[in-house]
Amino acid sequence: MTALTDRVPHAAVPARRPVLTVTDLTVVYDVEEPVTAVKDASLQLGRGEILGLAGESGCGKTTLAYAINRLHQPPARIASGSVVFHDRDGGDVDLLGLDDEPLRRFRWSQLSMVFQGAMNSLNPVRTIGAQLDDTLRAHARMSRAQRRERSAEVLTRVGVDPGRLRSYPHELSGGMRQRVMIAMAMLLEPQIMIMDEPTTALDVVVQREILREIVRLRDELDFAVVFITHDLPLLLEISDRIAVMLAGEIVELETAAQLHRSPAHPYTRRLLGSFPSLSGERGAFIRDGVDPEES
Ligand SMILES: Nc1ncnc2c1ncn2[C@@H]1O[C@H](COP(=O)(O)OP(=O)(O)OP(=O)(O)O)[C@@H](O)[C@H]1O
Repeated sequence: MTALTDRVPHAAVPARRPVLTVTDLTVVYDVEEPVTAVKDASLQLGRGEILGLAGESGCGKTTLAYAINRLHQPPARIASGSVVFHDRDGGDVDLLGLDDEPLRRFRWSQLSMVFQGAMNSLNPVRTIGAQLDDTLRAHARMSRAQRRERSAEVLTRVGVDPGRLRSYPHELSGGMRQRVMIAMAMLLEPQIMIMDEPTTALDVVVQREILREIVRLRDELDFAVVFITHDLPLLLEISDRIAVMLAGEIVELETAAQLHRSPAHPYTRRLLGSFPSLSGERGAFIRDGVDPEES
């Protein structure tokens, strides 16, 4: 038994082999009155698992996600803790100890991120194809033909016509651009994708379509996802387990079904109660591929 399993309820440990272990991670913003945005956060992410991270605005979700991938910027500082990646080949990588170059290689290829509003980070003067190609050239040894083929393949996977490789970002809708960002995150077949409110800026129908796509791709390709949002009903639909954050701490980590059925922490109960849709009978889950509106 690891120290983690001794201290937390049993669903804190994924049902499958772990791909990432975060232990007692504390992140502080060193401003005049320092803010401890993440306090002793511990979680394990299973291979191919969708782990939801819920909590109200300001509870530290984004800070935690950035720190895991060391994308945090000053004044944020990791005060203590560890983040270990368990490679599919069996080796462990201490992410907080990696030098810049191995860290750069690690990002995208093993762990990629999709941010809220990521669609606006596409370069407006370069085609989608050129931007996918840049990432492949920087990280993978492939011929030009192989790169083109891979770019077309990932676009197809996220439901965008590969003919769009020749398009500029402004020629695509918001939903399509966000899909392109998800394609970009999948390009190098990472073992983990962290998605921070990836669909919040989109309308509900497009959001639902993209989420269904993410769940389907996960089923097909078996990458693990940390999915961050304040939208608990949505997390209940797509997640295997859910971690609930309150004021920088993970106060509950349970399977989605268990958390919905009998939330243990008072804050989780309050959070569930604040979504009227959760008090009635839930519609069919996204993962079943059934649209509640149609059923
Ligand atoms: N640059 C900063 N300087 C000081 N404090 C910060 C900074 N960025 C974030 N914080 C504080 O850290 C805490 C956690 O913020 P964070 O953005 O991680 O929360 P969040 O749960 O992701 O919120 P949201 O859902 O609104 O994105 C908040 O109290 C916030 O005020």
